[in-house]
Amino acid sequence: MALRGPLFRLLRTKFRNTLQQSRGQSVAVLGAPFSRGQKRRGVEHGPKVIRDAGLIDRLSALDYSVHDFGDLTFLTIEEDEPYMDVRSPRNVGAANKMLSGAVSRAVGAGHTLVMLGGDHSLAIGSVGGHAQQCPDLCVIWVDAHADLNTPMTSPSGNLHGQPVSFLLKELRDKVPDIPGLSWVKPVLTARDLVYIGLRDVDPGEHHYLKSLGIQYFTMRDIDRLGIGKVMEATFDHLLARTQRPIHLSFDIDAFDPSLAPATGTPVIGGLTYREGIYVTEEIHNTGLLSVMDVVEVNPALGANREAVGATASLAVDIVASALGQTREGAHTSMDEVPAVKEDTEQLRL
Ligand SMILES: NC(=[NH2+])NCCC[C@H](N)C(=O)O
Ligand SMILES: [Mn+2]
Ligand SMILES: [Mn+2]
Repeated sequence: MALRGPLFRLLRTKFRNTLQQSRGQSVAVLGAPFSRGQKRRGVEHGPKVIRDAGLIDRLSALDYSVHDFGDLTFLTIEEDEPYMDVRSPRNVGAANKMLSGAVSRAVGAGHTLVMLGGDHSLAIGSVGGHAQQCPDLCVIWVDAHADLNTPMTSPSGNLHGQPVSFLLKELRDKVPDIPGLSWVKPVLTARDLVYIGLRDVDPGEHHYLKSLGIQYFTMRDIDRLGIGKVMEATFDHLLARTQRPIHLSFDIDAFDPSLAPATGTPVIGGLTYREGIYVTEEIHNTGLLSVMDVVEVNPALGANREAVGATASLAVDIVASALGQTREGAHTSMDEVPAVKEDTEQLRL
């Protein structure tokens, strides 16, 4: 008799969690302080505020060996005229080239990598570098936006609204050669990608979502199905045939702006805290997370210090949860239990 059903799934999940924790995996953290994929300055300070909100300690507490690679240093290219309305193409191209090399090296060295942005144009380099090591990867894109405009369909000229068009093989002929970006090779097919959280999709993006048959779950789908079914369908779509590395590209604006106010393109009606954490918990439970981007945290845009702190803490929470922090609690070894008990007893005495 084949073991199936909820009990099997529960056991499998627990077994995997135990395995992963006991292996003492290593997590690498890499900051990418870059903002030229959009017009609002400040998002380049994302890595700093996310670190200041306690990221490294939280990951160390999860029993990982944490390697903080610090922040990349992006040199500004002064002469960078827009090309067909696309802004800062040479700076975006150069930053992503550097990022893609760094991501590839970190993954190649065996780390699970957390990339802290920066704006979402960085996914070009992050997914591209990841794919150099893991050509069979799949992408879960959690975002209010599809970031699927081509330079021709973009209403804003901002490259943070376009990275997916540069990554998709099916759009190769729709994306013109742009100065600074001609080195980018598409690494994904439409089948390798699932969107979660969409609620602000431009007409050109909607056209490509439909015509390429991309699997996506809007906020309406989450309302209708519940986040549990959405995650099941996501994994069915991406992993039913083969287990393969997951690239999670998490734009903080997927969350409702009441939870993540410090971001450049907030859209009302987003993920609740519990939905967002459920997404990352489920991704952890697959045991397949390989690279995670956390992008679009912009401390210059919070109304006050609390708003910025809340957004940065939320970013830390989703990273911790994607890497195995659970709401049910966990223990790594039985030796730790008596130690805690002794302390309590001493206190009582
Ligand atoms: N990564 C983001 N926050 N992207 C917002 C994109 C907004 C809009 N769709 C555009 O292309 O300009
Ligand atoms: Mn977005
Ligand atoms: Mn985005």
